[in-house]
Order: sequence, then structure tokens, then C-alpha cells
Amino acid sequence: MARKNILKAQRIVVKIGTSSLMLPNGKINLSNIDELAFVLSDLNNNGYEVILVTSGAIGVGLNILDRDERPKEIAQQQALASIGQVELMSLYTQMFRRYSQKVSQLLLTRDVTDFPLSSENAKNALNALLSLGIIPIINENDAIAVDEMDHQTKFGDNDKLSAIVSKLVEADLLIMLSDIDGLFDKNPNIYDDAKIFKEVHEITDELQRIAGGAGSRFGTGGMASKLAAAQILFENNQEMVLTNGKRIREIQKIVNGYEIGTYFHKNIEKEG
Ligand SMILES: Nc1ncnc2c1ncn2[C@@H]1O[C@H](COP(=O)(O)OP(=O)(O)O)[C@@H](O)[C@H]1O
Ligand SMILES: N[C@@H](CCC(=O)OP(=O)(O)O)C(=O)O
Repeated sequence: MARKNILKAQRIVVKIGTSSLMLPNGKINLSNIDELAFVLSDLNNNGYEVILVTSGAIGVGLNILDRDERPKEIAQQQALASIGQVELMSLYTQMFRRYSQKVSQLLLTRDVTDFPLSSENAKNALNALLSLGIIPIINENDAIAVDEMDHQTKFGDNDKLSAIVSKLVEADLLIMLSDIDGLFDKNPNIYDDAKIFKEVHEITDELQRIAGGAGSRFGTGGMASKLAAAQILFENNQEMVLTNGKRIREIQKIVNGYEIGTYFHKNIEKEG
């Protein structure tokens, strides 16, 4: 089995993006959310410590207000996130309850993770939740995170947030769910002959060039932000699997070392 380190993973962060939570018609992808709740609850039952980093507040907010387009005005985006976040958590609570799994919510801003004392507090809260067998569900606090000149409160996107959370809790693995099977040598939505990278050991300028371009309809990141997240993980000797959020059940295979998606790791075998 090629992915030996993954077999040792105990603490796993899973990041799901808006494109995996919303249908192309702007409605909520209930079957994906249900499947996610099932798979993460099952991992928890099997002794893994699981943290979910979720996007979707703005997407769900748009759905509630029956709108198609993300507004440009910041205060409108804050309002949408505030409306959507509570509904998103309500959905998660209901879906996880089906599998007898307790969840909690943490809404983070960048100053919390940048400031050592608050980052320690966030870490303590997460560790306490994990020791209680709870799956913490994390999003950026979009309703209040607005950057000012001398006060940076935004992470930028949830790909980066998930890497920062992984660092904070010293996760063994980040599983990043996207709308695509992994990192390709060119954008597969444009080129039919694009080939997937099974493994990436370093974020080179060449990789950054081929990952360029904007992301999906309601989300923000694009492939470039996934590479930025991978870079944060590499700096902390951590690992990530980028895979498709359309096949959430494959998470169970990923933690069992199957070669699914793109595996970002520095190729250092851990002891033990
Ligand atoms: N080299 C590449 N390999 C894979 N996807 C790429 C690449 N370059 C650009 N992309 C684009 O990145 C998108 C995934 O990012 P994003 O839209 O942010 O997904 P999500 O919202 O699910 O996180 C893909 O659908 C694809 O259009
Ligand atoms: N925090 C925002 C999402 C930001 C984000 O990075 O979105 P995505 O690219 O879908 O992961 C929200 O909940 O709408």
C-alpha cells in the first residue's frame, strides 16, 4: 500500500466547499450533507478524532433569500452569511443526529488564530470537544470578519482556514473535498486529456501556474487556494488528500490508504 502514513492517522480534518454542499440550481445538496454526516460519524465511532471545516453559509443564505448571485457589497455578504450559517448548522445537527453523533460549532476569525493566546484558547476548546467525542464544525465567522487596515480578521477562504485548523490541532491528515477528483496537470474542465497527479511533494511555481484561475459559482478559492493550503501543511510536515466531494464515501477508503485523489505529502515516513 503506497500511503502508509495515512494508515497511522488518528486526528482528521475534513474540509467541504460550497460546490459540494449546493446543487447547480442553487438548492441544498441534502444527499451529500447526509452522506457526509454518515461517513464522519462512522469515522468517529471507529476511534478517529474528526473536525469538519465547512463552507456554505453564503450559499445557503442565497438559497433562503431565493437569490442567484453573491452580492458585491460586503455588508450584504455578511448578512447572507449570518442568515445561512444558522440554517447550515441546523441541517448538520439534524443529519448528524440521525447517526447519534453530537456536533458543535466554532466560528473563527484570523486574529484568533494569529494571536498566540487566543489561538491557544481555540486549540484548548477543540481538544476538549474531541475528548468528549464531539465533531466540531468550523467556519469562518463571515458575519463579522471584515479586514480593516490594521486589523486583519479574514482568512481569505476556507481552504486556508482548514490548513490553519489542521496546524492548530496538529491533525494527522486534512481531507479536502472539492468539485474535482484532485490536482491535474491542466484544468480538466477545459482540457479532456488532463491527467491527475497521484502525489505532490512540493508546491512548485509550475504547479501554481497550472492551478491558476477562479473557483466555483458560490465559493471563493479555486485550485490555487488548495495549493496555498497544501503549502501551509508542508511547512508543518502535515499531509493532505484532495478529492472529489461527489463521492464522500471514499473518505473511508482514503483513511485506509487507498490511492484516491491527490496525496500531498513530503514523503517523510513517520516512526511507529
Ligand atoms: N490544474 C487543475 N486541476 C484541477 N482543477 C483545476 C485546475 N486548474 C483549475 N482548476 C479548477 O479548480 C476548481 C476547483 O476549485 P473550487 O471551484 O474552489 O472548488 P470547491 O469550491 O469545490 O473547493 C475545479 O473545478 C477546476 O475548474
Ligand atoms: N465562509 C464562506 C465560504 C468561503 C469559501 O472558502 O468557500 P469555498 O471555496 O466554497 O470553500 C461561507 O461559508 O460561505
